[in-house]
Amino acid sequence: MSRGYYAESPPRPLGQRTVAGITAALRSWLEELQATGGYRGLVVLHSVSPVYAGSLLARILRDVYGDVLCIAPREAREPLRGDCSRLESPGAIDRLLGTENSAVVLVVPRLLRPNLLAAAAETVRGGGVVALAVPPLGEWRPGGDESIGAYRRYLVNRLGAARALFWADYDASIVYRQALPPGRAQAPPGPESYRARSPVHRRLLEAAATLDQARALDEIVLHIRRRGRSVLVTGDRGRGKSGLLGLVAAYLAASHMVGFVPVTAPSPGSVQGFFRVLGAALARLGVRHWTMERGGLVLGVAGPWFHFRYHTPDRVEPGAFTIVDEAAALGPMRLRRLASRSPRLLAATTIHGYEGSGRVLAKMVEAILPEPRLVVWLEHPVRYPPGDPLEEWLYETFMLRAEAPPPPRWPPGRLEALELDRVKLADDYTLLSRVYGILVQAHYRNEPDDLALILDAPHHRLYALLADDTPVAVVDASLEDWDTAYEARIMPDLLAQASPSATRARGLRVVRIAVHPGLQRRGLGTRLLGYVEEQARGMGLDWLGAVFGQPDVLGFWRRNGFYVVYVSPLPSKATGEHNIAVARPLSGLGEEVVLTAARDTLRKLLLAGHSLYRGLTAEAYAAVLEGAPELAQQPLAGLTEEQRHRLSRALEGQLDVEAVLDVLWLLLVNHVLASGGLREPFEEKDRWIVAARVLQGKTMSDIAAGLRVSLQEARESLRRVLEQLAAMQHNRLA
Ligand SMILES: CC(=O)SCCNC(=O)CCNC(=O)[C@H](O)C(C)(C)COP(=O)(O)OP(=O)(O)OC[C@H]1O[C@@H](n2cnc3c(N)ncnc32)[C@H](O)[C@@H]1OP(=O)(O)O
Ligand SMILES: Nc1ncnc2c1ncn2[C@@H]1O[C@H](COP(=O)(O)OP(=O)(O)OP(=O)(O)O)[C@@H](O)[C@H]1O
Repeated sequence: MSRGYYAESPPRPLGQRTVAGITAALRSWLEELQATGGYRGLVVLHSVSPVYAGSLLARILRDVYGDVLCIAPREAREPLRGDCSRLESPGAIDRLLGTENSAVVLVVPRLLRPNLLAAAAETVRGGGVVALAVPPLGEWRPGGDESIGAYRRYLVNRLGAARALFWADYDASIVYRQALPPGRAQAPPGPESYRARSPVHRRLLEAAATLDQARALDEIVLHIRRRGRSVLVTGDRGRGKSGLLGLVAAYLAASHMVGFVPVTAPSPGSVQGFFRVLGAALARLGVRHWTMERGGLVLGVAGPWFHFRYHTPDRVEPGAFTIVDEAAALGPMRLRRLASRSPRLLAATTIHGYEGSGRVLAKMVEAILPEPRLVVWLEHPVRYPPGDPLEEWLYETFMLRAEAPPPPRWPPGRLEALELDRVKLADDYTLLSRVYGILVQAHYRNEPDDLALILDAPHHRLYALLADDTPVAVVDASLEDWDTAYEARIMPDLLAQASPSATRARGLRVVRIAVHPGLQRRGLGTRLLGYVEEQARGMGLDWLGAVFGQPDVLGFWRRNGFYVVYVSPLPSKATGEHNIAVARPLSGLGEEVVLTAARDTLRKLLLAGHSLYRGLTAEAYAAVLEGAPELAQQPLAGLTEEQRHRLSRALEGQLDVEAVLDVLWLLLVNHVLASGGLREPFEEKDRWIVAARVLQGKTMSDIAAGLRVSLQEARESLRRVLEQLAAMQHNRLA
């Protein structure tokens, strides 16, 4: 929802005070904030010395709250040491996410990463504040020295919309803005009055933090007792989802329903809340238990007959019950594997949150969990009241609830592609939220940093297709060449693996492309991509490229003339998917670079299918092998006399196909090399099966289970392909 934001620079000061007046004003604002009964707020203090401002803020906040966590870069930490109850570096935020603080001071002399701000706020309990110590407004560059200034402009606009804010310049003694929400915060209803339908222990029910959590616990216990296979707990961050899993785990342990229970999540930090609540609930129920810790983190809770133990997602082996926190962050591949092998699964996932989430992802998680499945939604935040102004500001500012807007009237009167002016976009919240709402679907994981990057990164460009002025398709793209900073340079390095000329080539990488979900498959993506290509040609670039994880969109890129130029042998830690890079040449040099890389990739995919690319699903592997006639190249040596003999016996039915897999391998590899890819005339399913068995070396039983076909069907596929390849070879020789 957009509120009364206003165009930037400079905000009208509320008034000039003395330096002492600023601190007094801040103290009385903090008092008023506390009097709201639990709302949290934001403090922004500008100063030529952010370190000095940070230490001042730390002293005031420590005075008011008793504790304050300071987060500051290395060079700023020493002067702050005496003023903070805890001092950490910005890199430690992941570790801090499980902690609770009354106040957090962020000293940010340069880049203000939205992820850091959002995560810091996540650790603040009701009534507390996040305070930023930053340079004077005129010099403030939260997007970094290279930024185009759009993110700064946007932030300043958004500060104008914050409902609980103290914003001042300490040196100039100016208060820019001071705001507090009217009325008192209402605590969410507690579990006391809830009447359970399941046989859940009363004491356990009363360990719930909110009525919501108690109700969900009751529903889950009922579901489990009725032999439900999976449970998904969803909601925004800080709703007590992990805590609820802890309560359910305590129920399972206390009822002697479990022995060894594997617990997984992207990092051990994410399950601290789970273990904390589990331990507290077991204590409440009088169940003897102990905890296993390493490096200050709890990694397990065990008792005489049960053991809940954390494992990293790549190591976890399913148990009779498996617990998965932050399930979406495991990625679809890993989650699917886990779900198919776990008799019963308890999972939680954030719908909108700070470290990569979104509705697309939550839907994906839901679809993967086996039936009978129960989905419960937790509405109320645990640590602060509903309607908290700091949470609202963060969610609105970093568009954490971004969703595609309602689609415009169709067909539209006018359809126009253009490059968006990002500085202007910073002043137009409605347009920006529509653009972003479309764009977030191109990616499973969206985080606050993404918005800043799209708005502000100097090498990014933003394109949109407008239907009667409403965005219906969006592209975020990044200019890349050999001079691009290493961290931001992706395609040039991938292309240069095979093609030395890639160091001379310049291109545009489509970081994300998305079409309004209600308007896909009508040519809009193709049309906008065409416009982006025109722009890239206009800039004299050599290639247009993209890198992505979902192999199912490969069809779109192929239809638009893109070649696969790289496939990552390692799955992404975050999603378990293998990144695929595609490119389309735009110049003579581009043609040389892209086709060289594409031919080499095809050969590598074929010859290292059983080693580097064995981890790809059969479907994904066959999809990247599809190639194009232009990629045809020199085949390997032909069959020996003996191989030919075996082949003819196999074709006569006297030998099993497994006895001629080496022959099938050679025929297949030579066919793919000579024709530039694995396509027709083979049926799609035959391609998956033959690629997985012959090139990736997977077992027939793994293939049958993965593709949901019978062993018989898989064997018939192999035989069919063998016959087709032998016939093709025969025709060539004849
Ligand atoms: C770098 C990245 O961002 S990769 C991620 C891409 N984005 C997403 O996955 C977000 C969700 N999807 C979308 O936004 C859109 O569907 C896009 C961008 C993938 C494609 O745009 P659309 O307008 O839907 O596609 P368009 O109509 O132009 O498709 C042209 C052809 O490409 C192929 N194609 C399009 N989408 C797909 C797909 N998801 N899978 C396979 N083939 C596809 C089809 O052959 C299609 O022709 P057809 O509809 O006649 O069969
Ligand atoms: N029943 C409970 N009793 C005590 N504390 C709880 C309970 N449930 C949750 N909490 C605490 O409230 C805070 C937020 O809860 P939790 O971490 O479960 O939320 P979440 O919805 O899983 O959010 P996130 O997505 O941030 O993990 C945590 O500090 C957690 O320990």
